[in-house]
Amino acid sequence: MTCPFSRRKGGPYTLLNKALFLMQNILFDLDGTLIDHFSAIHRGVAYAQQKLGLPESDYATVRATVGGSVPITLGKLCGEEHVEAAIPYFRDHFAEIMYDDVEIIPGSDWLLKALKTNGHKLGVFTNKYETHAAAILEHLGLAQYLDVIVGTGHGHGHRKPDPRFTMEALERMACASDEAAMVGDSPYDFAAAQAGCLPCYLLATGSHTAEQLADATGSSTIFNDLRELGERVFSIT
Ligand SMILES: O=C(O)COP(=O)(O)O
Repeated sequence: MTCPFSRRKGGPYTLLNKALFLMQNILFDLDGTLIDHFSAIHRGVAYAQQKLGLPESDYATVRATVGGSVPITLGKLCGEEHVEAAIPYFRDHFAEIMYDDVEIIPGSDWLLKALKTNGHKLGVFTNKYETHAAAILEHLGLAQYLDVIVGTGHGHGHRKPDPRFTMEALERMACASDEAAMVGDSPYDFAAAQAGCLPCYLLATGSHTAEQLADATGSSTIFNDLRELGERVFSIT
């Protein structure tokens, strides 16, 4: 694979255990990685389905589907022919309820704070609408650790795993691919990292179990949670 965003001669770094100083910049996925927002997302999807007279998806189905952005999730759960009609119902209802059902995933605060203290530059790289992501991160007190929040909804339609979206995230972090790493919970995150030649650390705290992540991605860097990741990869105790 060639890496279009590398600053270094000799091609991309492909080793997942590359030295920490090469991972000065860390991009975190949001849903299922730093926050648990699945209940509100489920309510938003069910509201759109009700409004359109469609059968309602249950919580487990919605949870397992999240990760590709609202249009992708709605397409899978409502049917492609209903996506355009479902989006405004979801978006408007979600904006009303998004502070009701949201929790920090254990270890988020601890890891972001420690990495920031250790001098890392931190970003959120999410398929969530950027306005929603920024508002929620502020609400939860996590925005203070983040240098950049990159999300969807800018009109260009880019989303993980589109390589253009990974490039946008790296540009906004002002770093090259061989100076960064990605942390996420879904195959979308893994593919987005691959699209930018970033090492990717996966967590079994979101839409997929560790086994499902291994099956879907073949990754060998899958962790049970953020604490295990922080201790084993970043030597934070
Ligand atoms: O809104 C989504 O589909 C998921 O967003 P994420 O990229 O933070 O997992």
